[in-house]
Amino acid sequence: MGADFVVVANRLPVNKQVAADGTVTWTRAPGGLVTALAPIFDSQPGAWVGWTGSADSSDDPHVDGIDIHAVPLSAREVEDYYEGFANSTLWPLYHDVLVKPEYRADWWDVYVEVNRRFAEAASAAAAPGAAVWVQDYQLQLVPAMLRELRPDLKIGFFLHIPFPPFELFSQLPWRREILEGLLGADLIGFHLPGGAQNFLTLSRRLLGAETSDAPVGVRSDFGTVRFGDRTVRVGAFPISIDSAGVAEQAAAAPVIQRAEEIREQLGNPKTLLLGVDRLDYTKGIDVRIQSLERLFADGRLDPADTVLVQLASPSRENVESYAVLRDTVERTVAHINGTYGTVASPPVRYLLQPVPRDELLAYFVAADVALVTPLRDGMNLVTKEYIASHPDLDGALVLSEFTGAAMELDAAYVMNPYDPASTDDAVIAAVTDDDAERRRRMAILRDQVMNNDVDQWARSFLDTLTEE
Ligand SMILES: Nc1ncnc2c1ncn2[C@@H]1O[C@H](COP(=O)(O)OP(=O)(O)O)[C@@H](O)[C@H]1O
Ligand SMILES: O=P(O)(O)OC[C@H]1O[C@H](O[C@H]2O[C@H](CO)[C@@H](O)[C@H](O)[C@H]2O)[C@H](O)[C@@H](O)[C@@H]1O
Repeated sequence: MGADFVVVANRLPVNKQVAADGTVTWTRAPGGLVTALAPIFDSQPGAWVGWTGSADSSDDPHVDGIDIHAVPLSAREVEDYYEGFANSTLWPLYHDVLVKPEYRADWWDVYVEVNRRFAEAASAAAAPGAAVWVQDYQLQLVPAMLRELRPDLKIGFFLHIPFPPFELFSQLPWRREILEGLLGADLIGFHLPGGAQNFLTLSRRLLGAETSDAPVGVRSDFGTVRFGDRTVRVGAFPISIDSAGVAEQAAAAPVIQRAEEIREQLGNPKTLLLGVDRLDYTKGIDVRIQSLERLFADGRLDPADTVLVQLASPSRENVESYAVLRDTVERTVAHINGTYGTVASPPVRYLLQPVPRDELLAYFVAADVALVTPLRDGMNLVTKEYIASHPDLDGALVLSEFTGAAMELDAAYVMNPYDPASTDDAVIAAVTDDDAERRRRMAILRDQVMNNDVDQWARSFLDTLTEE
């Protein structure tokens, strides 16, 4: 039989709980893609193909409303496909080679093998004529592999990270294979028109395909690539959050109360700065901490009445560049606290752990300024979560121009993370501008985030995929 709608993603949207007596229960993971797609799963039988996140696991998760198809990965496959080709080759290459990508044929071979396993699982899960939506850089070969198995399907692909220009992408020894893999889709989505434009240029220059010339718009003016006897559409669909849901959760009395408590626990500082990220070298955590240090040293901020809370969640810990970043961040935090703090009040509070959702929202509510300073980021949802958490228009956002979010959110205090003066000036303006200016900016940001939510993202992509 199979499902009429199938999502294929590296990770399954499930959480595992093991009770004291060993009983295992599975729940839908909150947030992200699964929230975006909930209305679609509620309206038709849907399946999700993905990995549980554990190596060598025979877990077979079940949750309400989604037919889960677990794709097993061995420990060696996790090393070569996930930590290797996905996160030590593609991730740094697609993020401006911030770290040198490693090109290893043995990793590539495993990437091909694992992509084939995902394609086979998707083929088994899909009903005749189903819409299948493949997600992200871990699975770029799946569209073509799946088309070969199931030419009856409508296949969409969405890339959640930046898509690099010709000059960078061409480094990849398997550049043609990746492009051909993606071109198995009927519709290929990027966050930004620039990513779509890069894809068109690459298809033309590396594959000799005929491509459209007109500029790609946001959710409109799609580009085309003529490939074999098919025409593939290429578009820009900036992802968002469940804006109303986040706003409602952030306005709940216990969250507001907890926000007040957090400020009190921090000694009621005049200015509370906040950073929230996976511990990833793309996120510019070091950029903001080094800026804070300069601002203290130059006397532009007073360490006695300024606190930075940096919430970091551990990520890809077996990859060397992530361990190096962790060392740098932790050394800099210790240096600032040692130099500018007192025993009672260190100016930087750093947590390396995922924080429960309500607690995270309380931090968003409590913060005077959010610091979002990536060197490169596909979108950055933290930005949108912070904005949705400030219905009273208090708060200010410092935002790197190298995030996808900056395209839509240019009313933020936009900065260039490669330019220390630009970074420092943006932080100071966000902290010291008068209320009227901060509110003026926040009103524009809120309009954008509240009117463009993740439901619109999913529907605009799927409507484009399934329209005749
Ligand atoms: N320390 C943390 N605790 C809890 N959630 C976190 C933490 N750090 C990040 N998150 C959440 O993870 C998501 C990160 O999404 P995004 O900013 O788009 O970056 P990425 O997907 O690259 O990690 C957001 O929903 C954010 O709230
Ligand atoms: O699965 P992990 O290796 O633990 O990594 C987490 C996710 O990180 C990346 O997120 C991206 O998607 C966000 C939503 O579109 C976007 O805002 C952000 O800029 C991207 O970095 C990755 O693309 C996902 O596949 C990972 O699951």
